[in-house]
Amino acid sequence: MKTYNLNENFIAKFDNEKAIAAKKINVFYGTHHSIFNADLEFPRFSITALIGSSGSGKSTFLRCLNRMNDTVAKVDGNIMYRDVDINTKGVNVYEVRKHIGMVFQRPNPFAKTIRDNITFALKKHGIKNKNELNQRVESSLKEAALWDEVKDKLDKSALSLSGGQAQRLCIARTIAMKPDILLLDEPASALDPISTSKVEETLKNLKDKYTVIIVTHNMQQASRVSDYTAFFHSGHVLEFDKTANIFTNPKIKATEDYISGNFG
Ligand SMILES: Nc1ncnc2c1ncn2[C@@H]1O[C@H](COP(=O)(O)OP(=O)(O)OP(=O)(O)O)[C@@H](O)[C@H]1O
Repeated sequence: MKTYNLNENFIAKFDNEKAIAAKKINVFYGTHHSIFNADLEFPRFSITALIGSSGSGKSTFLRCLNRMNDTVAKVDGNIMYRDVDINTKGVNVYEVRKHIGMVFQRPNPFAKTIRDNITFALKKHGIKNKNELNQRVESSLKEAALWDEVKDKLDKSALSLSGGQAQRLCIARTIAMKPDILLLDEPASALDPISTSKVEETLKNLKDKYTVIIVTHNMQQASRVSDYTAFFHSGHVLEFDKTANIFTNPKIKATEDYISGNFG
């Protein structure tokens, strides 16, 4: 394994409005220090890809952004969202997750109808009006590019969907809550190429309304869908820049080696 200077980094700053900013994030799983002083700001209405080799800390970092590590790790540092540090004790994590939703690697629809997958959380949050619920079902399925495929079977089980459709349903379920930010942890890695390209197209359409942050192992996917890319190595954010710069003119040797497959 090559060794790199972990103190060297290149973090570009952009003028765009920020959706969320992580400041000096350190994460500890017990005594294992897994993220070191991560500083990243995510421009609004854009897609940022988190890339890096296995174990570099991408998922751990992503999960900090909506407090998903609370029960498994100690997270130090600030996560600034709308001028509030959401990484503090007094903050209601369920509220945080309404604004900052997450989609996981494996599609995990509930064993309920397609409609109920979307309305379940809405009802829990007090939305009871039928018209409002129907409208949210339709608009979120349209935004997730699934409406045409399921509009005639909304009351069928979600378990009858293909993997790609199920993943788009999980995206619809998340955006039905009207979040600001969507976090996706390798959302297409369990899907075939056609389903993957549908999920990628869906993500590109979503950035008009949402800020999207996606963990991916797939370099082509990062270059196809993202506007910005952050490169993680051994728990350090070594480089953050526009995706075009990362892929054509990386500033750090480790990034260059990783992008070109000349790593490890
Ligand atoms: N629940 C956990 N308990 C203890 N250590 C963990 C836990 N989750 C992750 N780690 C450790 O934290 C480090 C970062 O892991 P993480 O899963 O965030 O990396 P990653 O870049 O997302 O990897 P991959 O691409 O394989 O998913 C690794 O050393 C991993 O072993």
